[in-house]
Amino acid sequence: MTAGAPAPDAAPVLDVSGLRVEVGGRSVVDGLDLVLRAGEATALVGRSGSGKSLTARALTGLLPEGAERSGTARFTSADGTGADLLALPSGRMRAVRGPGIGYAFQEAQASLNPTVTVGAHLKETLKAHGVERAARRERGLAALRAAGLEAPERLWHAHPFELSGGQAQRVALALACVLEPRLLIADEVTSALDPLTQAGVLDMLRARTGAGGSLLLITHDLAVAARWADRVAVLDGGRIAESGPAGEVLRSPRHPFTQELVRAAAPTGAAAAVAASRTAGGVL
Ligand SMILES: Nc1ncnc2c1ncn2[C@@H]1O[C@H](COP(=O)(O)OP(=O)(O)OP(=O)(O)O)[C@@H](O)[C@H]1O
Repeated sequence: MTAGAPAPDAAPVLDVSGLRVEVGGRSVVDGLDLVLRAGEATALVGRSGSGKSLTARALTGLLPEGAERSGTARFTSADGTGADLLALPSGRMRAVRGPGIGYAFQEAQASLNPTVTVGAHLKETLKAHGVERAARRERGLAALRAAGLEAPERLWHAHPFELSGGQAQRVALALACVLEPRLLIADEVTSALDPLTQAGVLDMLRARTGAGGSLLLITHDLAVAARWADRVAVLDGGRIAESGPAGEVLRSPRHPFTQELVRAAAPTGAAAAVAASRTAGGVL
């Protein structure tokens, strides 16, 4: 599946302006601007430690202790009401997380409570957001299935420590998606999956944008960005170095840092030979 061209006039779901994050007095995000639109998937790429996860955490009110944030992040709900996420009190932010913004963490295992079963995680999330008891199990199982877990009934009573890394990633993703959020932030959610499962999960995430959802895909993998994102934003030193339609940014990067990233991701050896032998390939 190839990402289609983004609609130029799609409504912004999240408009981030001048986001700054400091941890222990050190600036890690330094004036980041980013617009995420309805019906679009945006890939946030950048080298390790460039501030991708802390950006996601700052936007969802989940920064580590001692971290400070500033700027604005205007979020527009499905009913058209808007709020600056960075100014919301924690109780109102909790209500936005789930149905407004789903966040699948990079550290899937650590984001799950080791003493709570997979089913109880899902039921608790649905309960906290007012879903009636009778519907919880079916919705939870459907979310696990959509996240690429076959026979989810078998995993329903499992504890997180009984899951493989890839299963834990998909459970965390199911939890983030179960309330069908308007914006899903998926932080390296397919890094532990085999290529076939990865493609299935990314197709599922991408399909959510067809229903008007917005997707922020945090990834190191430019091939993933090229295939599944409409737009790419490149983070360098806590700032967006370059952003635009995925095909354009990855085919003809303008910023030296993006050029370096694209060069580093170019296939080598056998992979390059296979890529060269194909008549129609990805953008890389
Ligand atoms: N809990 C924390 N306490 C102190 N510093 C932190 C903490 N979490 C992240 N940092 C620092 O903030 C910077 C940005 O980290 P972040 O996790 O956002 O990077 P990233 O781009 O997501 O990296 P990766 O691609 O490796 O996941 C790094 O220098 C990191 O060391």
